[in-house]
Amino acid sequence: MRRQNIFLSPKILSSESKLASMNSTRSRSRPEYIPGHIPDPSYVRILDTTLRDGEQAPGAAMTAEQKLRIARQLAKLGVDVIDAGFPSASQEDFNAVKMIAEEVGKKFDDDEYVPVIVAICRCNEKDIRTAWEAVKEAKRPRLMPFIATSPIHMEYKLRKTKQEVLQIARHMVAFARSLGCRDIQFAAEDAARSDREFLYEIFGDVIKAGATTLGVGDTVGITMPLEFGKLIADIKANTPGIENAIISAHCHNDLGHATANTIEAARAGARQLEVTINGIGERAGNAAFEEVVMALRCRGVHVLGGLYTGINTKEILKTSKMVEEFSGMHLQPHKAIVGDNAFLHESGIHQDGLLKHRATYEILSPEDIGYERSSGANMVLGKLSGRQALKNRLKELGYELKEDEVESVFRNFKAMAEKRKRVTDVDLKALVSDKVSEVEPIWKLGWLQVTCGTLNFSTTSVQLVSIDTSTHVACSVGKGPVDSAYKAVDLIVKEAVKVLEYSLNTVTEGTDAIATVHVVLRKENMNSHTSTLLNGNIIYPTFSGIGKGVDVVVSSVEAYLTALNKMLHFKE
Ligand SMILES: CC(=O)SCCNC(=O)CCNC(=O)[C@H](O)C(C)(C)COP(=O)(O)OP(=O)(O)OC[C@H]1O[C@@H](n2cnc3c(N)ncnc32)[C@H](O)[C@@H]1OP(=O)(O)O
Ligand SMILES: CC(C)C(=O)C(=O)O
Repeated sequence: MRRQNIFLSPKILSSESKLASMNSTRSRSRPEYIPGHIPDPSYVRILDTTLRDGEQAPGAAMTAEQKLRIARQLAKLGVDVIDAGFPSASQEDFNAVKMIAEEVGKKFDDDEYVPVIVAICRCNEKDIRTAWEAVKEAKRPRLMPFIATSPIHMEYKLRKTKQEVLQIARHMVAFARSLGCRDIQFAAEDAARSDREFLYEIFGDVIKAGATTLGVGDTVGITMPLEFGKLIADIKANTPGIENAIISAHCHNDLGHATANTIEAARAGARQLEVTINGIGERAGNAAFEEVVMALRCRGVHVLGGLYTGINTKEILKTSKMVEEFSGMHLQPHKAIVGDNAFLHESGIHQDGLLKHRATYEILSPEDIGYERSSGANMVLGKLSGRQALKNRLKELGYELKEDEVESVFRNFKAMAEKRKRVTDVDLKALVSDKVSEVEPIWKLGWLQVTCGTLNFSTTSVQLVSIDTSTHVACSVGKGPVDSAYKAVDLIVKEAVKVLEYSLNTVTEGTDAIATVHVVLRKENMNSHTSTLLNGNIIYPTFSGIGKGVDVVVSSVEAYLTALNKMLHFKE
């Protein structure tokens, strides 16, 4: 089956632009794959190294099967080059690269698009042979012999002179070529700290020996964006034979510049960018795939002179989740593009702006990376939210409230949000149905005594004080302290209720932390005429209560009594 290679052009952003115009797309075909040349000068190849440098993140080791699954997904993303691994590292790594080369690298679901599969190797014959054995069955196999070129690496790590390194590089590229490999990426490790003239010389020599791509590594993530861009521009201007090779940028994130350096490299002439999904990689990681690709898409036309990639961005989220799961490298919620909070808005002023026009606070839409969104903006209700967002959510839930009702719900919402991190839809429904917000309690807690332990049951004795000041005592057994306490209360109050939600959060630290308990309940056997029909579903009034204190059982009973009192005041 032939897959149409339609690629989204970069989006134009300006202060007046609307999100809709940002989403406008222009179709472009992926240029034909020629190892040392890209027919369209604006096209930027993406080399994904999640399976190699990404796996170098401490603790991120993946099985061969997991790597194969990720490689399949990388092909769906439309990655140009997959750095599949280091075949000499172990038999498992060899097998993984071979499987990827023979499946993902042979044929995808398209006659034309097949990702290049690359295997990395040190500059010695054994590594190169092993790497070639692993990738040679791919339709587009590539070898990546690398060697460090900086004075510090050559002197202390390799214990070799410049001349020796130069000679090794030249010979090893020629050796790779002699095996039949026509696509060779020579990588200069620690290029960023290397002597410029030496880099021009070694790159010029390996091009002569058959290299088609030159890897420029900011291996220790030390450069500033402008510095790295200048390095790329200098290599482009001074390397003999550079017109026969593509410059590739490989940036680490030690100073948090990896994405910026990579983009700057593209601006300066690099036409292959090396990235990892979620930015995982050795130490502080690598330039993040999703950041680089979305930055090019978002700003490529406007700031970068029309640069574009062949990435199907709608597959980004899925790939990110897969890599997070398989590598065990969990994302911080505020991670750019793929973090859980990347498209969420909590504060009232932002939410109001979004409701009026999404582009006020969204430079990308979540759908661009593969989210499905049914309506409006992604908003979280919390203590910083305002009336507009609250009204909007209530409306989405089917409630049309009058202004004074909104005010009352808003007051209670703020009070609840102060104590809880998030206010959920169930909370909102409870707030709306709490027709009685500040009621005189019909039942108050007198005292409470609980025993619990390892015998699988707990007992509670409770005294409640009625509105008429009479006192009532009951005892009950339950599965745990809260269960026995609620059962004891039920014996006195004598109302059939159903607890819909019980949650307990601590707001301070330590074993004597203040706990906040939130309970939502409804009356059992309620007449259906007291219910509301919402979108065809019967919604019964629900009642909520909050209890707060160092004793979780006492807090639980207080929350329960508050909800019960509201329910008892509610006239059916
Ligand atoms: C910048 C990067 O990210 S490069 C990729 C880094 N990734 C990895 O290292 C992961 C895979 N590595 C491994 O599994 C192991 O290191 C192996 C199997 C490759 C090698 O293991 P060993 O043979 O035990 O060597 P060890 O790792 O201890 O030391 C590396 C050797 O390679 C040499 N070496 C390092 N880089 C190169 C190079 N590019 N070309 C040739 N030799 C090199 C070192 O000088 C050292 O040689 P020495 O033992 O003669 O001093
Ligand atoms: C060897 C190259 C590609 C590398 O991983 C680096 O420089 O960090």
